[in-house]
Amino acid sequence: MSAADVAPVLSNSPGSLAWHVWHERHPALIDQVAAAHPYPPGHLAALRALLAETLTGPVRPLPPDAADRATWDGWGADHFGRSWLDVPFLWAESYFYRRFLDAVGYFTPGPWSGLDPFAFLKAAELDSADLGQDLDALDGTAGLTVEGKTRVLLHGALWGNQADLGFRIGVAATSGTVGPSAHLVADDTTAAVSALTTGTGTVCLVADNAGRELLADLVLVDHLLAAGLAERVTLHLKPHPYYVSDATTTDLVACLRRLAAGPPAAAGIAARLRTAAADGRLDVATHWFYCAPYPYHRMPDDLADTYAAASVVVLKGDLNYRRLVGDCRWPESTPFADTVDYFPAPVVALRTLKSDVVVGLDPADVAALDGDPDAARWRVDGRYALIQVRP
Ligand SMILES: O=P(O)(O)OC[C@H]1O[C@](O)(CO)[C@@H](O)[C@@H]1O
Repeated sequence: MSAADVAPVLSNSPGSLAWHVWHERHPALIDQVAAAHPYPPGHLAALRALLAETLTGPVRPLPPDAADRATWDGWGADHFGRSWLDVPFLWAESYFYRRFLDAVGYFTPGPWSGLDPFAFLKAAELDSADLGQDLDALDGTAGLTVEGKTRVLLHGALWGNQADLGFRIGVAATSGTVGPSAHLVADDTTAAVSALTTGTGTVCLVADNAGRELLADLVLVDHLLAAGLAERVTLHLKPHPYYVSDATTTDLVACLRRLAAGPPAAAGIAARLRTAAADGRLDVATHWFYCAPYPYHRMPDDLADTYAAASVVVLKGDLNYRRLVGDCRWPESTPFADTVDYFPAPVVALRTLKSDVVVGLDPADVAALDGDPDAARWRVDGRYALIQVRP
């Protein structure tokens, strides 16, 4: 069975996560972004019109003068004119963010050009008071073996994915805290550590969110380089703001500044990463496909070639997972390897669960979670996570 044989996730089922995203999360997001900027009436009206369109209107194309109008005309040919809730959720949410940037003049020459509408949320996270304590904890990894440290920092990068600003908008805080040893519904840690410690070639890390998650990713990247576990790391970032908190190059710079501000272990990481960037061992990359509305099955040849040249590709986060396996109603017991057989390199998926798509689970575990009143929203509330590897 391939992703093409399985029904895609749509948004038209009241009570579903996708329904919640359109009816709760996006209205709250638009209110927050509007309140945080001195936008002119036209921007505010465009945001309100976008929201109304997504809830009650048909999907409309980009304005005629948009530079990527022709591209989206092709990508949207099957969807324009239909309800946003009836077209694939993956396509619709991606297009929503493209339209959001249009509404606030991100791509339009003028005073708002290039201003990330979500920057204030990302900055608040980097400024949060408890971040210093998290960075202090880096001292605790100093005495670990290389393998032990790889394990700890891999889990740090995994749970860093819980810190997703878009995910938190319009949702009551999730109850309780989680730790790396709890709530892993699939745990290929050993295979992931082994894939990351070959010591040769390029590790390709496809980042997800800015802020805490990217900080944790950078700590892992530094370790891979400093311990000689990778010759080179390529950090793949989004070409422009997306899904609220997705990391761009601007966010990378902000994270490096935050690390450099200390404590000392963090400042050391920032200094080593700058050196690695300067001598080419840390490379920053992006690709238009990262903001395209499709699963990785449709990745262009040049991106596939980039992945194929890597010793391993680490894909971070929920959206990358949906794109990797296909955003469709897979039976949970579908083997992970079967869903990624097309992927051109060894792949490690690190993801906290924030949407309904999941594969590679033991049916007994699924039944236990479904029957556990404390885990009522285990598929979507970000308290559970998985590490899955296809060597
Ligand atoms: O930042 P992440 O981990 O990719 O999560 C974003 C996820 O949030 C959602 O917007 C809904 O939870 C999904 O559409 C998306 O998969």
